[in-house]
Amino acid sequence: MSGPILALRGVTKSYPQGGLLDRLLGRASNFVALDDVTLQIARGDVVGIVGESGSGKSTLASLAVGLTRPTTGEILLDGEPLAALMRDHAGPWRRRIQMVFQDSGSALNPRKTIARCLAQTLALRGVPRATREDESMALLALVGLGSEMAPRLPHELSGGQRQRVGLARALAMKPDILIADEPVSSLDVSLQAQVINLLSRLTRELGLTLLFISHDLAVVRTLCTRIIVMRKGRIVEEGPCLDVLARPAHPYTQLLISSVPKGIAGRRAPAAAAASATSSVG
Ligand SMILES: Nc1ncnc2c1ncn2[C@@H]1O[C@H](COP(=O)(O)OP(=O)(O)OP(=O)(O)O)[C@@H](O)[C@H]1O
Repeated sequence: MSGPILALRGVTKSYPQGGLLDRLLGRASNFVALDDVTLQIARGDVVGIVGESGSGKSTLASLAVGLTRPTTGEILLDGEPLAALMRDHAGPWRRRIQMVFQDSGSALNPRKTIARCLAQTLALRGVPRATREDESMALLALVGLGSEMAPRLPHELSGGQRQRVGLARALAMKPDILIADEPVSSLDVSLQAQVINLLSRLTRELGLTLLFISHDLAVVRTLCTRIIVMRKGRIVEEGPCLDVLARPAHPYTQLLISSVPKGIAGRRAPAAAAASATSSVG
């Protein structure tokens, strides 16, 4: 298919503010978290979404993944309205867009082994029981973890290993689009490096479309081909990542870049630099 894999058309998300009393007294108002956003993501794009805290990055992600619905506007997955696709709760759209969070590892069931957790996800995708174990091992290998992790419980893994299991679980659904919301911000620099390198490798090898939400412009510069800059629920600038970071047109992008210590032009993410020295993956 040649059109955008994901498109937002005039998407606004507002949340009611104030309590019942405010509403009864007609004083309630709406807070606009995402304001008339139009956006197209091409298949295979690796898009960094940046912006200050509260600018609407996670709201955009949760709309795209179907966790929340837009107040107005339309989201299209391969040209089909997500709202229509979502009527089929178990439909393939669920599989096609997966999300990893800041601490996806903490979402793992503490009482289930890694093998069991992956097997359950594979079952959701309809993988026959007989091949689930092999596929679980292949997924662990894909994210740079050995089969010795399989019988362990989540608390028996490091934070970085858990985050990679979270990623393996998302990949178990064979998604077309992966949305990563601050996936490395809870990890130390060398673990960040491993997960960033892993994401970089996976997008290349699996042809994944990646939306990568981050506060770290250096990491975005290292990983992403496109960048979207958000402020107060709006996209203020977008374009090829290196171009935008080298020649930001919008004053807000200029401000974001100038607020990074020593500037980021020409600098690789510390994570990527550390990875060259330490990485076992990527
Ligand atoms: N369920 C909700 N109800 C009310 N307001 C919300 C809700 N979810 C988000 N918001 C508000 O919408 C705005 C955008 O939030 P969002 O989480 O998308 O920002 P963000 O750019 O991801 O921020 P951060 O970088 O801090 O994660 C914020 O002001 C937030 O308080």
